[in-house]
Amino acid sequence: MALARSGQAVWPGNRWQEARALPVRGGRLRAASLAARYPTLPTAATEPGWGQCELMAMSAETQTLVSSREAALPTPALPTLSALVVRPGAAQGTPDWAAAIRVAALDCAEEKNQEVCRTYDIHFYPTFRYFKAFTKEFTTGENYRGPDRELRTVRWAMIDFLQNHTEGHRPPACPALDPSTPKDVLALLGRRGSHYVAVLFEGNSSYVGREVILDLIPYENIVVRRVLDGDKAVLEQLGVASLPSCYLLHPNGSHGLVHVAKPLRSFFSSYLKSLPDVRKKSVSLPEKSNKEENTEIVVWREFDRAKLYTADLESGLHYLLRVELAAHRSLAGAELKTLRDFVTVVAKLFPGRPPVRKLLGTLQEWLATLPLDRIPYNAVLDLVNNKMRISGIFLTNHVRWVGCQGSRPELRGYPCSLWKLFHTLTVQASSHPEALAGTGFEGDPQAVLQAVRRYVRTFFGCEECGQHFEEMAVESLDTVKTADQAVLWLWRRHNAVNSRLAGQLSEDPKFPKVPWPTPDLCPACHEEVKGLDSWHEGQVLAFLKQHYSSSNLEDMYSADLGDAGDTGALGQGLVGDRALTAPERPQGPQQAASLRPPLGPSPRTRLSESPQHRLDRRAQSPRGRQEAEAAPFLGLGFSSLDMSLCVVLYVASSLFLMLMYFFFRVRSKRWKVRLYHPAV
Ligand SMILES: Cc1cc2nc3c(=O)[nH]c(=O)nc-3n(C[C@H](O)[C@H](O)[C@H](O)COP(=O)(O)OP(=O)(O)OC[C@H]3O[C@@H](n4cnc5c(N)ncnc54)[C@H](O)[C@@H]3O)c2cc1C
Repeated sequence: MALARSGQAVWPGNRWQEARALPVRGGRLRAASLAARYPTLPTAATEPGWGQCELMAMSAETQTLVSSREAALPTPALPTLSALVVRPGAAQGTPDWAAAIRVAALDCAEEKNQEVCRTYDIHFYPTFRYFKAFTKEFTTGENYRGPDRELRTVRWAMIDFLQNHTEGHRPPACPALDPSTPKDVLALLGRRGSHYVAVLFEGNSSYVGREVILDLIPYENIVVRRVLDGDKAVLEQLGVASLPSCYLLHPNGSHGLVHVAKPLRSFFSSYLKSLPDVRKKSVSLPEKSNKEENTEIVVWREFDRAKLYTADLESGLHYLLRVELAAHRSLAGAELKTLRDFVTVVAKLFPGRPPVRKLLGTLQEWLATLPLDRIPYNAVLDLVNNKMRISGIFLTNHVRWVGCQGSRPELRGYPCSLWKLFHTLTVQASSHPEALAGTGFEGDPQAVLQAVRRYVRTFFGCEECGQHFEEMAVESLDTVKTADQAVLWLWRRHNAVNSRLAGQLSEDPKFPKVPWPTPDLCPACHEEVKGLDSWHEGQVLAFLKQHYSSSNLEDMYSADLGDAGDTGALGQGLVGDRALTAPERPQGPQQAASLRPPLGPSPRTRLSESPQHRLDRRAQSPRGRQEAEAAPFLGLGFSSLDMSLCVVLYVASSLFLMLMYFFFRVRSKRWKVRLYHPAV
């Protein structure tokens, strides 16, 4: 079955295409929701255990980064997702392999898919998971761990997966992929039949035969077999001089070698598909309507490239805290320390609006004082969602890209905002070193970069990006000796990434990856030395310090702080804070220290024991969240869940009191009896 993402790149064609999210089958995902979304989906396909294997590609916004390499591959891509292609004019129709194995992509970057991604334990993107046909129990699938993520390698892994599928439970539509013997082929020579038989002769390690077999699944009047090159005498007898070669037995008994321009899968497949009487079967494969797809209306927001937009930074933080971290059910050990250090750096240096800084400060203080060595992610989410209703805390709960908006939904966005956040942090650390006082990072010029490095390596959904960044850090991070050098180090590395990615598909044509800042943004940064363009690093540093400073922050388009619906938790203090919205000042330690720890009772009690927490956990599910948040009681911010809990506690305590009352009454009566009748 299939999964794909809104505006997300998925396979078919030899470029990535956009597709929409489909829910996963089985387990927690209900057939009903599938059927509702895709009315053309046959019922069988919406039930768990249907007769096809599945490949699920979990992706995120960052997947487009990988897509560029995939797209550059000359080989035809997997044909299995064309039913989900939403780009106008893109190829549609029944995918050739879909009867045996279907491919789907799920965008874990989409908030609506988070629950699924968490259920399937997806941490990095892209993740490939295989699901066997007829699987009835819920399973998180088999992880694909190939040598690389090249499209061809993944396709071959799919073939291995199909071939190794337990006999008996193999997808019925999947033809035999094991090789036939030369004897079987010789026996067919000269025989009349009702259909063509194509025989692919190939080497042991070749996948061409199996690919052609799968390509021809939906075609009738032809059967494709493969034979390995073991028997030289047979090859000679049939005139097979090179491998791979295709030998064709016609229905009328004639036979001979097929001549194609290149011995490639696509050439063999298209030759066989175009034979007279070879037609596509009229199979009713689960097709999906594309009509509803890609209805996303992208509203372009005009912006000034010389400005830094609060909306980008806040959207990035929202995504980081509520989407990226959500891939980790719980945090412990090195992961927890990485998060703690990263949040400390962000909380102390983030120059944005006060309610956001207060939220970060609260989170930082809570993480710092937490006596636990493992915390459930939901506890972090509770805090970010301000479940405790602390006044004046706010973080937008949706993304709104401005300086990071892409010309297509799958471009730019989160990775762009992350870069901007990182640059902002290095600049703030350089301009306001006092902000890190008391954190243990004071005086360390590499503090921000090391925190960023560990965050990227541990949590950034794009694993490959994390590896690249780590390589750069290993190579030269130890040369950073001052906070200014840290600013320049990140700038240089970012430009190195830009030049590596220039021209790839992940590049937004509207925002080409060129050395930055461009001459129009900073003329003084550029100079010519002996006719060659070079950087004036002193000017670059000054430019970066201005560009990523709080005074260059532009609040236009940022989420309305006055809109309580945004968090459902904006307290009264916020109104006061709103009046102070001047964008600036990194938060000093004393300011953060004045904040109350958010969780009242000890964190341990709250995290693991309290019934409220258990209710809150339930409230994490979208439905639960709606239930829990949609019904504030008496305007006091109590949800209906809170109220039910109160009623239960009230009844329980009344019963307890009544019991105690009767107990003491009976006892006092006995005492009285003893007192009045001492001889008894
Ligand atoms: C840490 C990290 C590592 C990454 N590694 C990879 C990778 O290995 N492979 C991959 O495909 N993608 C990688 N990405 C994503 C990629 O770098 C881009 O973020 C993504 O392609 C979106 O590009 P963009 O056009 O929005 O510009 P981005 O490169 O995201 O830049 C965002 C903004 O930062 C500013 N900017 C640009 N260059 C500089 C600079 N040198 N110094 C300061 N500011 C600058 C500009 O205003 C620009 O619009 C990585 C992202 C991050 C955060």
